[in-house]
Amino acid sequence: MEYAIVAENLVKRFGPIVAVNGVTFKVKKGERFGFLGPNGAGKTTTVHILTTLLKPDEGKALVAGHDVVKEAREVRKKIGVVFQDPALDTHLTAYENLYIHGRLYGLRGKELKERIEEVLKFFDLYEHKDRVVRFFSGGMRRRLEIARALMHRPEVLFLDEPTVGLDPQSRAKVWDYIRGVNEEFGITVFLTTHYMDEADRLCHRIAIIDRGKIIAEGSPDELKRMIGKEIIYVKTEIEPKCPEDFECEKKDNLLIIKVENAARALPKVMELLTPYKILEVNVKRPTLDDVFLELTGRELREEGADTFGIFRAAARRWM
Ligand SMILES: Nc1ncnc2c1ncn2[C@@H]1O[C@H](COP(=O)(O)OP(=O)(O)OP(=O)(O)O)[C@@H](O)[C@H]1O
Repeated sequence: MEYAIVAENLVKRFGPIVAVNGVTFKVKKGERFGFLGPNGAGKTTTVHILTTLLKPDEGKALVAGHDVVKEAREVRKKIGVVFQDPALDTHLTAYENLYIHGRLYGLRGKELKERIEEVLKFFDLYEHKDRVVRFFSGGMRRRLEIARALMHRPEVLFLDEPTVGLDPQSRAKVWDYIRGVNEEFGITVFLTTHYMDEADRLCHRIAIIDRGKIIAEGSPDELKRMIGKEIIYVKTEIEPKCPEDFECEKKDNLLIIKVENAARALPKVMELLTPYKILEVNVKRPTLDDVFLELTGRELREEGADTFGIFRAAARRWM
């Protein structure tokens, strides 16, 4: 089997709200695939369908080769899931949390002990194994949750907003572990995020989802190339002429030059501007934010995306 996930025309309604509206995509085995979109776009609902927690109203999905509705039990055996809301028992130690999860999946004895040690070591939590989770930082809890989801050696790992509420350093660390899980164990990773930098740095391929529909799909580079050009800004001392043969706009002493490849175009641009004293040069490459803006007319981060993150982080500190 070539694909870890196949989703065909998934639809999910909640009363009048169409949370997922005809979603179709495929995730190859061994891929890190990201669902990028603002809050309320339908990401969590899609994860819930793929992880057998919700039945779609229409459409079909296969995960690890099994139908999520007709073969839900088989699917559950082959997936690991980390949901948005923390699900650790904070009164128990890291070891105890893993132990209970392992037992629920039918592991016991030597095998259970070995698996616990393996994931604790992989996530650098071994020396904290006997500490009560209540005293763990947000980043350590996330790592433990991912570790727990891997106890039964799933083929596909689902992560719903894996770094929401974490500080930048902990986020980068969690990304490293996610990469490691994917590269060292060959586990397919499906993650949702509203952070474009997370999708950009972590995912081989991304589907951008908005209002229940996928509006673009591809590698981060492909998506950025879709909206085209890179921009060179040149500020000169006196008002310059636009260099010939370039797509160029002028705002007083600032030239805004659109090119396919800024690195290659720069020498020529500089040569054509030799009569002028250059004060500043800047290059802007499109980001996934620009892609979202181009496709929807709205900014990805506009919709209070981080407000919930702050609430969640606060909630976590109180636990
Ligand atoms: N159980 C439910 N009942 C009613 N409406 C729901 C339910 N679950 C989700 N929705 C609605 O469906 C839409 C999609 O929600 P979903 O949680 O899938 O989005 P999301 O992209 O994951 O955003 P978030 O990151 O905030 O969870 C939203 O309008 C949401 O309010």
